[in-house]
Amino acid sequence: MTPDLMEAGAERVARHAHHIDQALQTESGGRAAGYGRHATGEVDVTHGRILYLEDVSVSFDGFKAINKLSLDIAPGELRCIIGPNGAGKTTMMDIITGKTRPDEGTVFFGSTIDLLRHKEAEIAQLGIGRKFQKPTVFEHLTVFENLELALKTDKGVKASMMFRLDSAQADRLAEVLHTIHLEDSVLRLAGNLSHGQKQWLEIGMLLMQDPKLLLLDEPVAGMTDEETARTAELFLSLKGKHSLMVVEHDMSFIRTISEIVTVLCDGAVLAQGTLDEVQADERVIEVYLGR
Ligand SMILES: Nc1ncnc2c1ncn2[C@@H]1O[C@H](COP(=O)(O)OP(=O)(O)OP(=O)(O)O)[C@@H](O)[C@H]1O
Repeated sequence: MTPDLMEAGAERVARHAHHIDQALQTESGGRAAGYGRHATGEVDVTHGRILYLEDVSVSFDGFKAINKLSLDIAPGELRCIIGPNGAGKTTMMDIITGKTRPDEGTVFFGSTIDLLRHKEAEIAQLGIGRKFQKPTVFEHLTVFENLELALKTDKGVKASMMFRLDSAQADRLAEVLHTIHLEDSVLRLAGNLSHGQKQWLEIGMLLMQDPKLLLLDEPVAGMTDEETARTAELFLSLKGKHSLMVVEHDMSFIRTISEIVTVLCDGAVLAQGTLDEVQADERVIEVYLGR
């Protein structure tokens, strides 16, 4: 993106500062709490794990949604999670992000950060970004404004109007725009984007904070085949720089992006391996693939 475009975008942001303020206060549904925060410090991955769960359990009204779940993810890994409805995939992400507290077990980010000691907002700040299935971009703001918003703290109108990207932030924004393939749409309103573009924009908003671990829940649901293919490219480009945990039901998408696939069932790991390995597993066929 050229400096002119960057400036044009910044001016637009200032003009619409009240929209941003409203968005932060009324539309985010608490979502803004996850933005305006930047991963601080390094995560200790000397033991080769960015995420580590051991014997995690949680019950809802006596029903064990997660049942002695253990799994770990390597730094830079792109891990795919599959499993039948009700397997506990969303609940697992809720536990990692601090939305749900497990009854027992261990959840570590790197070797030293005990996630169970942190609140949801702190976990976002530590560098774990989460993308829910439905895109929740700010529709009446431009692509630029949405990305810029991801850098803001929960400031008032005046502070938003005064906000200017510094050069490092401007570089980051340009890099993210390139990564999510929305360079040509920088001044378009998010509400006018396609479903796939909205999903990429939301991923871009997470990337503005340079998360170490990204949790992505059914990212290609509702996408066209072309959008799905571009999303696969996007995830493959993020792998290595970030660690990714992707929950998805779309097997052809999983085939394109996956290395190790973890199959969850009844709140625990049923099988793990390459997609070919888990697809050949009789237990997996019975509970999931053979449906
Ligand atoms: N807050 C809650 N209260 C009661 N039961 C819950 C709660 N959250 C999840 N559950 C139950 O826990 C089980 C696991 O749900 P979860 O949403 O984690 O599964 P999932 O694998 O994400 O399923 P899907 O593929 O349908 O999204 C389900 O039986 C669900 O009904």
